[in-house]
Amino acid sequence: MENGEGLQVLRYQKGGEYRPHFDYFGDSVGGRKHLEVGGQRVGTCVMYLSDVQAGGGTSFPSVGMEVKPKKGGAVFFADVDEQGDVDKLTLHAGVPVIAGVKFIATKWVRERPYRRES
Ligand SMILES: O=C(O)CCC(=O)C(=O)O
Ligand SMILES: [Fe+2]
Repeated sequence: MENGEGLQVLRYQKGGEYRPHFDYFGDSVGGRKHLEVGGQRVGTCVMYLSDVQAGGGTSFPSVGMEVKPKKGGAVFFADVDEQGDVDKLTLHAGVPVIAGVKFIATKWVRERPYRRES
């Protein structure tokens, strides 16, 4: 995947969750540092590596949507709009796992390559 960050793998057990957040970088000191290197995060792909017995969806509260985790499934969304501006509708969360274990792998796509060629 072009300009992809390294894959981030997460494992949630019962009660595990990811509070509502944006994946794009904000205008903080830390955010600006990230932006300098590879530009904005323009896309997010969450791949579900396990089925979850209950709970554990990925919710998008601003648009009233929730994706149910299904092994082998994935959800992709653009973190910016057509103008390249951050899209606040991408607020999302990993809702608490009620039963079972949730495994995901997340890939973020950046505007530019951000690793130096060595
Ligand atoms: O756990 C989820 O469903 C969402 C994960 C997520 O938002 C992320 O990895 O950035
Ligand atoms: Fe996220």
